[in-house]
Amino acid sequence: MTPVLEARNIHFGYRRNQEVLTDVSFAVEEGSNVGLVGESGAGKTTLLRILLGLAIPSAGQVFSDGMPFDARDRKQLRAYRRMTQTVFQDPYSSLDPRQTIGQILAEPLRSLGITTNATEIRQHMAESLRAVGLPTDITKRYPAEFSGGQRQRIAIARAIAPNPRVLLADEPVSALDVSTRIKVIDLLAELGRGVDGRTGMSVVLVTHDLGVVAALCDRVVILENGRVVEQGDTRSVMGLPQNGYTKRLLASVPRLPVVP
Ligand SMILES: Nc1ncnc2c1ncn2[C@@H]1O[C@H](COP(=O)(O)OP(=O)(O)OP(=O)(O)O)[C@@H](O)[C@H]1O
Repeated sequence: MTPVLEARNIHFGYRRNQEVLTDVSFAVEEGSNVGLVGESGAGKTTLLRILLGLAIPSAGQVFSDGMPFDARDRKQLRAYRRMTQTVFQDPYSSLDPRQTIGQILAEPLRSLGITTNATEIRQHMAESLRAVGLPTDITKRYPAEFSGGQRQRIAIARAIAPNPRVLLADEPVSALDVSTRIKVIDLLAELGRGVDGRTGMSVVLVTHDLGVVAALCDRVVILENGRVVEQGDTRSVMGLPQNGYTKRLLASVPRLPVVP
C-alpha cells in the first residue's frame, strides 16, 4: 500500500555545516499512528515542521500519497494543507484569546477553501465538536472560559474540522495534567479509528514520552541527534529494543506493556 505520508532520506540544518536531521526516512500508512520519539533536541519538532511544509529539507523528499511534495509550490501546499492538520503542545497559546470558539473552528474551513457557506460551516463545527466530546453550543464563548484539557479538545476540533487524513501532533498532552492527558490520548486513539460517522485518520505524534506512544501508536520512530536509530512496530521495539539509546529511553519509563 502506498503510504499516505513518507519522509525519504531527509537532511536539514538551520545553519550551514550543522545538520539537525540526517538521512531520516519513515512512512505513515493510511489509518496507522506513528510516534516520533527522542530526547530534547533530537530533531522531532524540526521533522514535524518539514512534514507540515514549514521548512524545506536541504536534501531528501517528502512524499504525499506516493507523489513528491514541494512546499514551495503554492498549489501543492494548498492541497497538502487540506489533508494534514496539526495540534500543538500548548492549548493556552495555540488558540487566539480574542476569537470565539466559532471563529477559531471556522478559520481553517475558510482559509483552506473548504466552504464559506454559513450552514455548512455550522455543520462542520458541530460535527467536530461532537467528535471531541464537547457541547455544540459553545461557539459564542472564548478560550479563556475553558480548562487546559477542554482547550486542547477545541484545538483538536479545529484540526479535524477540515477532515484531514493525517493529524500531526507536537507533544499534544505534555502541558496537561495526568488524568486529562489520558482522556486526550483516548480521544486521539478514537479519532484514529474513526468516530461518530467520521473516517479514521493517521496520527503522527511527536513526544519524548514512550508511555504515550505505547498507548496510541502502532509504529514508533526513535530519533537520536537527528538520526533514526531504530523504528518498527511499537510492541516489538518496546518489547525487544535493539538500540542502546532506545533501551535507555525505555528504562526511564515505568510500566510499559510487555510483548507476550
Ligand atoms: N530556529 C532554530 N534555529 C537554530 N537552531 C534550531 C532552531 N530550532 C531548533 N534548533 C536546533 O535544532 C535541534 C533540534 O531541535 P528540535 O526542536 O527539532 O528538537 P526536539 O526533538 O523537538 O526537541 P524538544 O523535545 O526539546 O522540543 C536542536 O539542537 C535545536 O537547538
